[in-house]
Amino acid sequence: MTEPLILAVPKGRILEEALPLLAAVGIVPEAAFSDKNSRALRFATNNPAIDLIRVRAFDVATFVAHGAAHLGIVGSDVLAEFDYSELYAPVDLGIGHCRISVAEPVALAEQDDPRGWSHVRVATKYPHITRAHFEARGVQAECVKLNGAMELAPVLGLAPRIVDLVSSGRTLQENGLVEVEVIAQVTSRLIVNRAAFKTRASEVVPLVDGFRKAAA
Ligand SMILES: Nc1ncnc2c1ncn2[C@@H]1O[C@H](COP(=O)(O)OP(=O)(O)OP(=O)(O)O)[C@@H](O)[C@H]1O
Ligand SMILES: O=P(O)(O)OC[C@H]1O[C@H](OP(=O)(O)OP(=O)(O)O)[C@H](O)[C@@H]1O
Repeated sequence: MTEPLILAVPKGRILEEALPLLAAVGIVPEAAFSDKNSRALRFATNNPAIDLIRVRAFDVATFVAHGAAHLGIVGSDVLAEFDYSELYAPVDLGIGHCRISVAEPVALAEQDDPRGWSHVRVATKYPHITRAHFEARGVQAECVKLNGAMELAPVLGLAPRIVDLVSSGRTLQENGLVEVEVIAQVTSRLIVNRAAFKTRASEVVPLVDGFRKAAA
């Protein structure tokens, strides 16, 4: 029997929005998937031809790019940060809406002129996106890599500016920061390993079509 297709889903906030989409394409994970006490990471579904794995958002792209998972659901922020050529992202799922932005303390923003920047020091989980954004207009970005709580960096003197995801703007506001530039809008995408798209086309293509219809 052919091995099941493996679909990688992120653990965090995208998961809640992704579950109804999975149900709409006919994928319902086994009960252990929603059991907070379960330590399992791979799950069967109602479809014996599809298994789910639950991993960190950034790792979804890595599993799928290397062919360890065949498909995945991931934010376009993660795709832009890695720029994996082995990934095909055929469907915008219309979930996980946010944006990736440059922010700085209110007091700095009041007397700051972004046109005058030649070098910036930035705390971020996204060094590649950050450097590319600033390089495009001739500004050199020195990045301090963090994995969360970027908003603490300016007040504690780690870096005067941050590049992070913004949705409601509440996290920035509660930490005395303001958004000064939007780098890109973000939504979650269905991703497919390019080799799997060819070698398992008879299973993958109908699934991609199902997600396209469910997201429309
Ligand atoms: N505030 C937000 N609103 C909407 N979508 C968001 C928001 N923050 C993050 N996302 C989306 O969810 C994805 C995962 O977010 P995030 O990295 O914050 O989750 P996490 O659970 O903290 O991840 P991890 O613990 O693996 O680092 C992001 O890549 C992005 O696409
Ligand atoms: O504009 P807002 O609606 O406040 O959302 C923005 C926050 O959401 C994300 O963090 P998340 O809540 O996923 O926490 P973490 O990445 O720090 O775990 C992001 O890193 C911001 O901190």
